[in-house]
Amino acid sequence: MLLGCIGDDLTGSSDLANTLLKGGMTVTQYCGIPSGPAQADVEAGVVALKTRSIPVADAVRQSVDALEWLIAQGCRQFFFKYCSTFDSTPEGNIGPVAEALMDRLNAPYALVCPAFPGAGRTVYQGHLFVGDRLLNESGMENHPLTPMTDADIRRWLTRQSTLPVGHVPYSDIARGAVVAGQAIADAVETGARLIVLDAVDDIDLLTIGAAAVDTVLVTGGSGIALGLPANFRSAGDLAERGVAVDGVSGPGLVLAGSCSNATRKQVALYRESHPALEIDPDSVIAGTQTVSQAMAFLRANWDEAPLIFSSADPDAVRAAQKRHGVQKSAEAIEFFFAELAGAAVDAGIRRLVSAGGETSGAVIQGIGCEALRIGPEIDPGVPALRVEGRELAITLKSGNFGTEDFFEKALKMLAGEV
Ligand SMILES: Nc1ncnc2c1ncn2[C@@H]1O[C@H](COP(=O)(O)OP(=O)(O)OP(=O)(O)O)[C@@H](O)[C@H]1O
Ligand SMILES: O=C(O)[C@@H](O)C(=O)CO
Repeated sequence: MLLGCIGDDLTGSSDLANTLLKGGMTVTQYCGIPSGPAQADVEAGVVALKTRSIPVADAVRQSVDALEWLIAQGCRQFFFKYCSTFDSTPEGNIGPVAEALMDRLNAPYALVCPAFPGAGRTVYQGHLFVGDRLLNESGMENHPLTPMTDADIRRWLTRQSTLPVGHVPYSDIARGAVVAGQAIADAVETGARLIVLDAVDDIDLLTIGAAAVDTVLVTGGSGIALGLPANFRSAGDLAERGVAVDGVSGPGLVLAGSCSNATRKQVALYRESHPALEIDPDSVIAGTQTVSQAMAFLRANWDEAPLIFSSADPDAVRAAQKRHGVQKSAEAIEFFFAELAGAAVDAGIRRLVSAGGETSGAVIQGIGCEALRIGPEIDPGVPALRVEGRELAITLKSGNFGTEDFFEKALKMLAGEV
């Protein structure tokens, strides 16, 4: 294994795996830290954790454990994947996890770049944009677990970390890998250890990738991984296998626990033409809406690829959180989706679409799965996936990714109908 990656959620990890596969690497996504060694042909291993919204100390411990496993696989470079909208709180977890990984790796510095221009996320003057809006005006300020109320990544990171934060502006990145590399070295020289990089286009990410050839720890969204496979290729280390993954036919199901803008639009469109069941946090917590009821709904609509969703608008989410607390409402819904996904797959669901990072973490826990093979890309950042060793195709969609007709399109691609 050449490149060892740690993802802080399941959807983000498949986003990264997708980028590395497109870059020509042989990639496997692991659901949690594997119990044994990786297969010998894996060039990039992505250990998908569910650490984005858990207490800092737990996130640090799990991430360092994942790093130990990746070191044992012989990786030469390491990647910490978080969200392209930098989802975190002022306490963490991005800064503390990056710090702990740097400590273990003895890394003098780490690069920090959430940009993913293909999905509209760019960094300019240290500020993160979603399309033409600053992050804190993009809808992300309403996120149920990690409301992003400041677009200045340098300031947000400084709140989370004890390490000095530096910045390499677009004017240096735009001048190519040599100048960008020198600007990174200059920032390190002046004492910076976490270095935020501007990037507004894929070409900037390729520049950064080239400049990062000897960087031990790269952190960011999947975008900053764009340029990394080329370094291994230039060194003659890639086998260039070109992996093919077959589709799976059989009953389909869509589970949506994301309350992000894009998912809510996808839910609204899909339910116009498919049976849909809404999961309500009050009823789940009160025990009046149960997984058995949801399974009865699924069985009644077995051949129509039904949708089961809790996606709600920000006012409804806030009201539920006020009544029950943020963690309790999130956990109740996640637990519900975990149990439901397990029961649905046991009952014979063969194509599963899951929307939302935390939700997908719960879904994966529910169906139980060690490793995923990466298939064709459905929409930017969202690949089709095959559960290793099973007749089950899934996709784990980040909350804000995908076109409005994503669910329909995904079910077709999971069946191999491209
Ligand atoms: N109706 C609801 N009320 C309150 N909380 C909800 C509701 N529906 C879902 N949630 C919780 O909101 C959180 C949504 O996070 P999730 O990561 O799944 O989506 P996302 O943040 O949009 O996706 P991503 O992390 O991929 O961008 C989950 O913890 C989920 O359980
Ligand atoms: O980077 C992104 O936006 C996604 O891969 C993600 O992590 C959302 O959960």
